[in-house]
Amino acid sequence: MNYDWHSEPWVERKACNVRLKKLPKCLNVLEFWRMANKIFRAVILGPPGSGKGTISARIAQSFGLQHLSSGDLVRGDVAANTEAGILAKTYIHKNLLVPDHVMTCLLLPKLEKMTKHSWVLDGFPRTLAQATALNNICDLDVVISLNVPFETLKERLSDRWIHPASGRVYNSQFNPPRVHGVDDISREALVQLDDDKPEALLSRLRHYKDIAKPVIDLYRAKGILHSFSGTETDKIWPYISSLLGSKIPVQQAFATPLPLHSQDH
Ligand SMILES: Nc1nc2c(ncn2[C@@H]2O[C@H](COP(=O)(O)OP(=O)(O)O)[C@@H](O)[C@H]2O)c(=O)[nH]1
Ligand SMILES: Nc1ncnc2c1ncn2[C@@H]1O[C@H](COP(=O)(O)OP(=O)(O)O)[C@@H](O)[C@H]1O
Repeated sequence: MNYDWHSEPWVERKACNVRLKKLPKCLNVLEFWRMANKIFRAVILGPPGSGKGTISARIAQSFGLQHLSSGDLVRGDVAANTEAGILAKTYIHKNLLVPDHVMTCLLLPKLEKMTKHSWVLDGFPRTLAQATALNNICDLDVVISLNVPFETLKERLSDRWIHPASGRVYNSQFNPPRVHGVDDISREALVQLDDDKPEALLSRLRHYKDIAKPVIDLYRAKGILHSFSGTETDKIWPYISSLLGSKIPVQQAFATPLPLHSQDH
């Protein structure tokens, strides 16, 4: 806060030194209180396999934010046979993005119900139309964009295993399950998504580049975009953690830090 106390008529020049020494403390307390109660909203952007889910899970655990994954939410609606889920299913099965109007119908009502929660949203928005729709219902504090080389994405996704019911994600190098092919917690079988198979991957990555650019440009113009590049999540994570720590220090103080290479549940 850059309030000019000198301009206040009740602040005499002489008394000013004394008052100015006290006021910043009082303002710090107010600022602390404001931040403690602030609802924080982050979006994480990046191509498939860039680590959005992995990093969002770390953000959720370290900063107490709710992790919302558009992929998990769509799969949930597909499994529950909702109207939007039935529409979405045909596109997912063809390795296509779900149309904007279906996606916004499915997701925005869920976000609108979360007025009292801080969240990190992973996988949405992917298009400019989705970003505009999101903008109409809330203000974002931070947008994180992940840049990971194509070869790395290919390697990671060919080895991504998912527990569909919970959205937990494994990789046999990076964070393997305790028992091969089995979810650590539920003991149910892990699956590989059709989306991650090499034949689907190349077209998904090409498509991502085309549609992501205007979304990234929009958030850059708003001054809330933070980009991180690298081939290893563990090396990118400290920078993201430090960025968020400077913006949500209170939640961080109460959270348990996640050890490197631990399972991102
Ligand atoms: N080898 C390796 N795998 C990683 C790393 N970070 C994430 N992964 C794995 O890569 C795959 C894609 O990550 P995910 O978070 O699902 O990416 P998303 O598609 O952007 O949400 C998963 O199997 C992760 O376990 C990393 O630094 N190294
Ligand atoms: N924001 C979105 N817009 C359109 N389709 C989406 C969106 N989010 C998820 N989907 C659909 O759900 C599928 C799975 O999404 P997700 O689990 O986020 O996969 P990935 O991050 O590997 O692309 C996508 O391939 C797409 O069909």
